[in-house]
Amino acid sequence: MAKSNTPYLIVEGLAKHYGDGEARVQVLDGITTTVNRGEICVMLGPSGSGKSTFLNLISGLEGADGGTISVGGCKLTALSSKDLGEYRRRELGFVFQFYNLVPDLTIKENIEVTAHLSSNPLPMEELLRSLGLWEHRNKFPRQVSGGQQQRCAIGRALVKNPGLILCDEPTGALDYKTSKEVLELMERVNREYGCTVVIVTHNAAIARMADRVLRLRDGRLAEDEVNESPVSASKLDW
Ligand SMILES: Nc1ncnc2c1ncn2[C@@H]1O[C@H](COP(=O)(O)OP(=O)(O)OP(=O)(O)O)[C@@H](O)[C@H]1O
Repeated sequence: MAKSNTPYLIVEGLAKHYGDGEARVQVLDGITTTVNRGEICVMLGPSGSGKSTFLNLISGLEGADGGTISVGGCKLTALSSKDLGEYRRRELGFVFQFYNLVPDLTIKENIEVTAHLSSNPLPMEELLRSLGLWEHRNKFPRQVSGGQQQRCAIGRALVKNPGLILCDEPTGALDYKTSKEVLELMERVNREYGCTVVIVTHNAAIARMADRVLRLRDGRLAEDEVNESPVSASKLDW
């Protein structure tokens, strides 16, 4: 496994609300946790519990009300918006539920778009082969399956060679078999490229493959556990 004992993502006292007065919702209420470099961390929580908000704060897309976030020694709250943009370009890859590919670009071109953002992108042919997309590289997203589109989205996140990959319900739009294939790919990517992976999901079964499991409830972490014996993604069942 790629995991280490070096703290990489350090979150302390993180708080976030939306709305005011009657409409005020305290989404995150003092989240404190540490994810080590190279770990797969799965965050569980019911719909509306704040999982996407947590990812938005880690990615610096939204500001917190209070608390601190440090990623790879870089303290986000101390960064200017220009430096936050640079942090996202250099350090982060995103994988979403609905792929968000550019329809007019081929599979290869969709990945190349983010490769250009990096000073040390992964070699394109090796990456496409590793993703099982080499034969499909010149097709457009509408010409490939949902699983292949999600593999392309993972490639787009990965090609920059980022330290951190944030996944928001990455299997939410996929059937059982394809979901497992995508999770196996995430596991392999984590092992081969050493990136830290944070996956937020409703699906508790996915937590079994994690090195660390976080469970959000009422704005707080109801669970923050190290999983001593993660199960291979191929063995997950739900
Ligand atoms: N920009 C916003 N303005 C106001 N309220 C928001 C905003 N974004 C999120 N919320 C509210 O914050 C709460 C948490 O939303 P969030 O999307 O983080 O939850 P989630 O756990 O990711 O949910 P799901 O699993 O359904 O995606 C919800 O009550 C949501 O309505």
